[in-house]
Amino acid sequence: EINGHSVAPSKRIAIVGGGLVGSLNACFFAQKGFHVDLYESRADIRTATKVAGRSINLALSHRGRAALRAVGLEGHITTEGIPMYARMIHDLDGSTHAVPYGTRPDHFIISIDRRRLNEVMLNMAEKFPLVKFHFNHRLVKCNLESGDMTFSISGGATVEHTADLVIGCDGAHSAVRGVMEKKILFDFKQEYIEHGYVELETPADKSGDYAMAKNYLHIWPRDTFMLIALPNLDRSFTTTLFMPFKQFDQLTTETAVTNFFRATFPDAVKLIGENHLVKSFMDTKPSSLISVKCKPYHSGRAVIMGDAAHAMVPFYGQGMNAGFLDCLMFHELMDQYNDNFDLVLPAFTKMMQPNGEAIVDLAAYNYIEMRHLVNTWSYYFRKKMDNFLYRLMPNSWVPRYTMVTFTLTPYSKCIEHRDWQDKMLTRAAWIGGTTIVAMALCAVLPLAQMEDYLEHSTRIGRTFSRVVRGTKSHLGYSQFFLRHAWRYSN
Ligand SMILES: Cc1cc2nc3c(=O)[nH]c(=O)nc-3n(C[C@H](O)[C@H](O)[C@H](O)COP(=O)(O)OP(=O)(O)OC[C@H]3O[C@@H](n4cnc5c(N)ncnc54)[C@H](O)[C@@H]3O)c2cc1C
Ligand SMILES: Cc1cnn(-c2ccc(OCc3ccccc3)c(C(=O)O)c2)c1-c1ccc(Cl)c(F)c1
Repeated sequence: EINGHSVAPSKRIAIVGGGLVGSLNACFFAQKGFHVDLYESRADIRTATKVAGRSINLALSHRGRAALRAVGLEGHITTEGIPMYARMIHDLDGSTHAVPYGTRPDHFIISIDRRRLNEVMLNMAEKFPLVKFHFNHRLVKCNLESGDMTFSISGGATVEHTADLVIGCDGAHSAVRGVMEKKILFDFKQEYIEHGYVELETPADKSGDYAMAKNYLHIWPRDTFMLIALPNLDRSFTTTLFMPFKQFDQLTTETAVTNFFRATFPDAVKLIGENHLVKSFMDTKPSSLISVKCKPYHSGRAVIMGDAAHAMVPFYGQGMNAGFLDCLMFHELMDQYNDNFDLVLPAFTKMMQPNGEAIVDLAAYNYIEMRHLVNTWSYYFRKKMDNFLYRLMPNSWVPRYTMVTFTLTPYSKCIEHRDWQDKMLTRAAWIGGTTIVAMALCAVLPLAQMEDYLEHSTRIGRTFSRVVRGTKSHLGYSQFFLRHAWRYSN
């Protein structure tokens, strides 16, 4: 009996990867009384001086919060998370426009410190006597059927371990998934995007206060370049620049960097401080961004979760949230199937693989939308319209971002909703467009000529549809353009 839970038979769980998802999984399994061995290739981040990380803080939203709540970490979120009630859009002239994230009181996202969250979860799991951490252990081999694993440890030596269940939480370049990829019927796809990112810091101002409004997700949408800033507890902002690598490659001198930022993000230059900006920019190599989709998520007695199963580009702020949701759903299935791994693993793939694939696609779609069709004005207009329609028809027009971020609607349903919304917008655009043309013609043409016009236009219409049929792909593009142009242009 441990903490009111009946102690599971001495089933040994191996968690490969002690990042955000691995450490949350350790909490779940520990609380159920399992034997847990967590293997992490890096050193213990709790004692390391500097941790090379991907993003210093992250946006936590409903899906991730539900998982943290399930292991009793809601308190951590409340004390250490910083709510962001709206996006603050920064214009080129330095003016800012806020658009609230939602009409509901709980519609806000939370800026959370990655390292602190990781440490808190490791500390929570380590309290359990049956949990053991093995840092500086990199998985190099794994037999998915027997659960036998080989780890390389410092000094080039290797050690062997075995487990009843192997959980691959080892990130986008997962070694566990690497073994699965050799199996027949295992599908795998990865894609690097042309954008990279660097993280800068916007320090507190001279009075020691936040340099910008605190409870906002600050966004500088500049078509192909995007800058965002999320608040930290030390009153700084972690400021991330997303930009194509080919542009990074052109910014090789301090002058080029200064000129670029002055031209593109003039207000940010003042807030970050020009010297600090140039120095940290020149000292940082841009990191890459990758999407990974695969199927199934299990093989033999191994299962993968988090970025190992569905790494996505960060343009939805959902990667960690999706990985945390994997943990929550896996443990709900464990309860449902009474810890029978032979039933839980296939059920996990069946339930979560379509959703993992959907959020990877949704994030990629956002990347395209935000890159191609977004500057300050169109971003602002799009968000104002989303909120207006949502208030008007709360049950039918739920903005995609709201559905993904503030509900537990399966990601696969959010993608269906996206296609429906896009269809409605396209139809509305055609109706809106033709109505405006007809009204304009009525205003300038006497009625008699209108009949001629209609006669001609049907003939023109027939010709046009013949031409259109011949250039289907052209229509596809123009529809895409129309769909988006209508949203942002009129
Ligand atoms: C710029 C950026 C911004 C982001 N912003 C957000 C955001 O706002 N909100 C959000 O929800 N998500 C965000 N994400 C995504 C989020 O960071 C990831 O989804 C999340 O970190 C995935 O956690 P994970 O534990 O699955 O993988 P990881 O965090 O990658 O952890 C994997 C762990 O496994 C270890 N490991 C790797 N290989 C091995 C091996 N062979 N043996 C042993 N250990 C191994 C690694 O050292 C690491 O500790 C962002 C990502 C980026 C890059
Ligand atoms: C870290 C985090 C948490 N959420 N979001 C996020 C993502 C997308 C959004 O809109 C998509 C859209 C805007 C305009 C037009 C179409 C789609 C919004 C929003 O609604 O403001 C917020 C991010 C984020 C991450 C990276 C970049 Cl580059 C970025 F800008 C924001």
